[in-house]
Amino acid sequence: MGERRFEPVGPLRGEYLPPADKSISHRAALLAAMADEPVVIRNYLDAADTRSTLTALERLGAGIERRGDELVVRGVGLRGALETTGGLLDVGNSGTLMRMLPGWLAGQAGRRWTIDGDASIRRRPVDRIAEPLGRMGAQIAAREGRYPPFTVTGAQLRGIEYDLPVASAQVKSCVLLAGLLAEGVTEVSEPVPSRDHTERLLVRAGVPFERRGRRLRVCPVDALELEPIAVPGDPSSAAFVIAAALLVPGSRIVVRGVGLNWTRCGFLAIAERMGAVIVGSREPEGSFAPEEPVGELDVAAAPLEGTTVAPEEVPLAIDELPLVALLGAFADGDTVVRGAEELRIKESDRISAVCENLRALGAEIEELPDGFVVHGTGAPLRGGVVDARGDHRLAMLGAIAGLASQAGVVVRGIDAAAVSYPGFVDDLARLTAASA
Ligand SMILES: O=C(O)C1=C[C@@H](OP(=O)(O)O)[C@@H](O)[C@H](O)C1
Ligand SMILES: C=C(OP(=O)(O)O)C(=O)O
Repeated sequence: MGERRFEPVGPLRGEYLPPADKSISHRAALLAAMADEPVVIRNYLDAADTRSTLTALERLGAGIERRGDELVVRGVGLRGALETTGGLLDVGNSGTLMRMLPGWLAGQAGRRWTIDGDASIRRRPVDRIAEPLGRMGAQIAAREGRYPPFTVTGAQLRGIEYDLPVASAQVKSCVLLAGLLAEGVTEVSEPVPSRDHTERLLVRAGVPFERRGRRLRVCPVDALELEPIAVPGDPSSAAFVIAAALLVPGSRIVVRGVGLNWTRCGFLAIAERMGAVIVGSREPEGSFAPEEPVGELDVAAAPLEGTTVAPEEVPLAIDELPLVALLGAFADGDTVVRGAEELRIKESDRISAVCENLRALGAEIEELPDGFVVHGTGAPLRGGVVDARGDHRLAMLGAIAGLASQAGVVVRGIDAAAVSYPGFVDDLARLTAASA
């Protein structure tokens, strides 16, 4: 477990190109593996989670070839071509892979796989996918009825109408993928919108798909057809560097090639409400176009004020909520996040981990069952030690806290950043080098 110290620095300056989007990379590879013809993916994220996806797809018979910054995926087709029945599929640390892949496997009648992952994944529930997939006709048998390892036994599925009990893009995607192989129509309703990358890619793949408000409808198809997919920069990874630019006085960075899908822009809206000035046009709320919007953001440091995050903003900023707590600790006044109990079942319990770690750095923060309240003083945090608990987002949170702190932060377990953002430490070093 690597330990690294992040010292207070001078301003962040220059152009910044975030790493490729993790959510879109997983989906692009998965849908490509389900296609009959080879699919080219440009700018596929090279990180631990998205490598787990490629390894799992190779085990299922897909061919993966790297050509410079392109990946060519030779798929096995939607049904019947998965010859590796009985195999163990290792999802590593990736909740997205663990919950999306069974949507496909569930439709492979008479075949069975076991899915497992690392210690963190073994604490993350799969009953949320077992329930709808079971109703569609597949069998999911999980440890204690809820946790990995679990087996997926495929069947001839039937379409269902499913009201998602939580706003989860992973569960939504799983049911939609299963719908491609089901008899009849599959309908999924979400309580509030969550990231919609799967839906956009399904449209691009020629799937009969309809979206009416929060109700999504998919019909079965014989084959998926995909033109080359270009993966945009990841707004969630970029959010860490944007937070550093907002907190370190005098900073000004231009973020290029970043995904600006409105279902991923919640953090930007929350930060702006706190006083951040972020220039760059984003996709209007409610938009739905097959192509993922990509653009540029100009970010400068600013004094911040506390804010209250609305419940419907939570899924649109779910992986950035730890950063909202950090901004709140530097802001003037209270920052409140409620309705975010999902954070407790991420790579770590991100509510208690964020509260304990930020408190250790000098923040005044109260833990709530479904969120937190930060009492900001408008002054920088003192500093200290952050324990990443094997969670990439916590490792990066600690690093950003260190750059903006008075006395620096030691991050225990900084290596975890490689799950989504292997170049994180180097990018920070480059952006701060000009002022060092
Ligand atoms: O679909 C996705 O790519 C993701 C959905 C979110 O999880 P939930 O679906 O559990 O909310 C998010 O936290 C995760 O990092 C990626
Ligand atoms: C929760 C995350 O990912 P996953 O659910 O795929 O492990 C994340 O990237 O913050």
